Order: sequence, then structure tokens, then C-alpha cells
Amino acid sequence: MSEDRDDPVSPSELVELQINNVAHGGVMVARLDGRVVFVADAVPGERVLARIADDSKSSFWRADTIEVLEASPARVPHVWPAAGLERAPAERAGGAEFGHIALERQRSLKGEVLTDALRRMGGVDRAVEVEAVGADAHADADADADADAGAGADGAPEPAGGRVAGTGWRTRVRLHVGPDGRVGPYAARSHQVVPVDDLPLATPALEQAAALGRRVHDAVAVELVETSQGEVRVIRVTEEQSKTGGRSRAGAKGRSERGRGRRAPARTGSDVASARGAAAGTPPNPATIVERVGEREFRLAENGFWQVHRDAAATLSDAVKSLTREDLFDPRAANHDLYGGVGLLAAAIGDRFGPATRITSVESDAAATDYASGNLAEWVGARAVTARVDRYLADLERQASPDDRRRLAAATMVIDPPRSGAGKEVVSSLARLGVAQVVYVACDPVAFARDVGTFREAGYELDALRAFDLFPHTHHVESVGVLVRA
Ligand SMILES: C[S@@+](CC[C@H](N)C(=O)[O-])C[C@H]1O[C@@H](n2cnc3c(N)ncnc32)[C@H](O)[C@@H]1O
Repeated sequence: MSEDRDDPVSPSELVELQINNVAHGGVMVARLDGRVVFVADAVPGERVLARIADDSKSSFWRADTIEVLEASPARVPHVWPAAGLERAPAERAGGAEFGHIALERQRSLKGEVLTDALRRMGGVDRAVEVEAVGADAHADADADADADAGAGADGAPEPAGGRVAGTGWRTRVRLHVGPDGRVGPYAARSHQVVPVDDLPLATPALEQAAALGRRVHDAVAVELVETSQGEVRVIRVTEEQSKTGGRSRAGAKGRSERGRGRRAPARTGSDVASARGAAAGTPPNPATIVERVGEREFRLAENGFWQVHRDAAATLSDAVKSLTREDLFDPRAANHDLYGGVGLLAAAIGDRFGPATRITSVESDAAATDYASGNLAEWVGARAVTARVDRYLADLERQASPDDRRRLAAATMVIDPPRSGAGKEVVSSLARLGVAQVVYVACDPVAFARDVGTFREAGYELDALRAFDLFPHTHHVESVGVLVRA
């Protein structure tokens, strides 16, 4: 069948599609009778046989690749066979939707998505290159050196030590428990648990700790965590904890095993010493883990937010340090780390600009704020506040004295919102306060581009911008952009 047809296509039907380009969300774009079809597991330039999976929307349909008729030169054997074309679409493991594409091409596709979103939604014309990080960056450099030396590198880096490029980076993994007790990931675009034999994106220690193939009957999910120090935690999440979000004040929401199957004692709110207290020598909370970034240690809840790629915390800290404009930075201003977590980026600013730096971390999770106050204890001008950023900024706008307003207008605001972005309300508040610069750490290119557009309408412009491949073999990309008053 072809895309030029007169008779209507019924769902589940096989259609032949020419893949034109990449869309946001890890799918590619084709056209069928003029209608946009988002196609999974394809590569731009390919011709594929695909099955229509969703025709419920009038403006676009969704389809899954069943067979590749004309392959792109960038197509490679899937890095995770459980997610590859060999399985029926409903059985393909989710979370590695670019795993069939050569890493370099994955990065250029992510760059295209960011560049396109910035142009269409942000009104910014800038080609963005997505940078490899950690071992993958070194592998690329080695391949370039080989090519320069005439060693005939073919563009597919061969990292040392037998490691497959773009694997072994995930230090946080959430697996789910199926009705038969089997533990596994969800299938792509569904909540069906599928069996897998391996977890190539996870660190080797987590892959081993996952004990794939076992059955679990007292939990609905299993969270796996490996710290930068190599400590592994396996946390079982019960149905009740999963429904309520389950976070105690410690941020803990499940039963945890440490190292080789040792189980942490049950916790209550009274177990929770403030992180400042813990730093001062009170007994450590068993739900606390330690992450190290360079010389600095951060304490946090074992299932609290932490950057997922093993090199992400260092990469983003370095980017925030290097991209923050020194000429616009005033250590005495009302500087902030919004959506601050346990203080990672506030510490980066403190490290760059010195002990007198004033900075307030604002975070909605009270447990994370407790840890942030301890992690930032060495800066006399640092504090951590539990609040929703939108409400916090609205209060600031309402209550700020003329002196506060001057300190806010001179301020640097680091913002690292969740995937949905900061949004119009927060961006407009920052613009009305007239802050000197916003260092925006973004995990969603479209939400970021939309917010850049709102900043531009409010009189800011996009200054430096870098993007990092902190989620190889997935469609995700992390950017750090600086917005300054135009
Ligand atoms: C992407 S994480 C960044 C954390 C921190 N910057 C880091 O790199 O470790 C976003 C954080 O924002 C918090 N958060 C989400 N929505 C929020 C809101 N409306 N107000 C304040 N914090 C929020 C989450 O709990 C999470 O800790």
C-alpha cells in the first residue's frame, strides 16, 4: 500500500510510509493522504511498513514501524533487543526509543528538535549542537583522533573496555510489577509490563540488582538507585504508597534494601533529623544517600530527585558555572535557585562566586529542602525554602520592599523546572521583577522554547545556550540557556 490512496485507512492496517523528519517525543513524521502520522521506531529518510496504532485524532495519527523497506544509513541494530522491531509493537520495551539510530545521528536529531522548537515557539533562529558527555564524549574524541591519524574511523565510535556507546549511564531506574508478579519496564506508550533480559541503559550494578526474571508480590514498582559512591538501593513501592505519592517527610516512599539485600528499618516522621542536624553528627537517616560531585557531597533521600545520568550532576553544575554571566552577577543580590532540589545548582553558583554569595533555593518537596539547607550550610548567605515557585514569586511581587526590589532586579535566577517547564506565570513574574539574568536548565526542548518565547515577549533575549546528550538512546535532551534583558 502507498501513502497516495483514495480509500480510507482503517486502524491496525499496514501502510507504507516515507519518513520525512523528526518530531518532539521520540517519533518521526510521515504523511498519509495529507494527514500527519507520527511513526515510532523509524529514522528520517526511511521507507517503512507501519501499522496505524491510533486514529482517534482528526489532526494526526500514530503508527508503529513493522518492517523497514528502505533503511537509513543511520539505522543500527537496536541497543536493547527488547525494544527492537523483532518484537510486536505492544511488547517493545519503552525508554530507548532512539536505540535503533547511530548515536551521532540521535544527537543531530535532538539538535533539530531543539532548533526547530526555538525557531517556531521561541522566535530564535539558532542551530544547536547537542554535545556528548562523559565516556561518550571521550569516545567521540578518540574516534576523531583516529580519523585524523588516518585510522579509517567510520563514524561509529568504538569505546574502550568493550562498553557499548551510550549505555550504562542510568543511575535511577523504575521498574513495574505485572499482574503475574513479574518485574519489568512498561512497554512503549503503555502501562503494560513487558519481560526483559537486560537493562543496557542502566549502570551494570543496577542491572544486576534488578534481578530480572524474579517475581514480586508485595509491591507495584521497584526503584533502583546507584549513588556516585557505588552504593545500590532497591526500594519496593507498595500500591498504597504509589497511589498517595507516598512521600514521608523523609521523601521516602517504599521499603528499601541496601547493598546485598539488607533491609532498612521502617521509618517514621520522627526518624527524620534535619539534614543540618545530620551534618552536625546526629545518627544518619537510613533513607539518606550521599552523592558526590567533584569535591562536594550532597545528602538526599534515597528516592528523592537526583539527575539520572551518572555524569549529569557534574555536567549541569559545570554548565551553570560557566554560562552564568559574571558581568551580570552580584553576590549581594537576591539570587535564587528555583526548583532547587537538594541544592545542586545553588552550590554551583556558590562555588563559582565565593563564600559571600547570597542565594535562596526554592523547592516544593519539604524533605528535599531539609537536605538542601544541610548541603548549603557552608554558605552563610544561602538558605532553602519549601514553596511552590509560582506562589513564592507571587508573594515576592506582592511583599517586596523597594530595597528588596533593587536586590531582585540585580539577581541571577537559576531555574530547573520539571518537564512541563516554568510556564507563563513564573516567567512573567521573573520578567516583572526585572531580574538581571535567568540561567534556565531545561529537560524539555518544547517547554523551554515556549518559555523562551514568553521571556522574549517580556523584554529578554536568549544569550548563551548549550545542549547535552544526558539521555543517550532516548529522545530526551538537556539544555542550559541564559536569558538576559534585551
Ligand atoms: C528537574 S528537578 C531539579 C532539581 C535540582 N535543580 C537538581 O538539579 O538536582 C525539579 C525540582 O523541582 C521540584 N518542583 C517541581 N514542581 C515545583 C514547583 N511548582 N515549585 C517548586 N519546586 C517544584 C521537584 O520536586 C524537583 O526537585
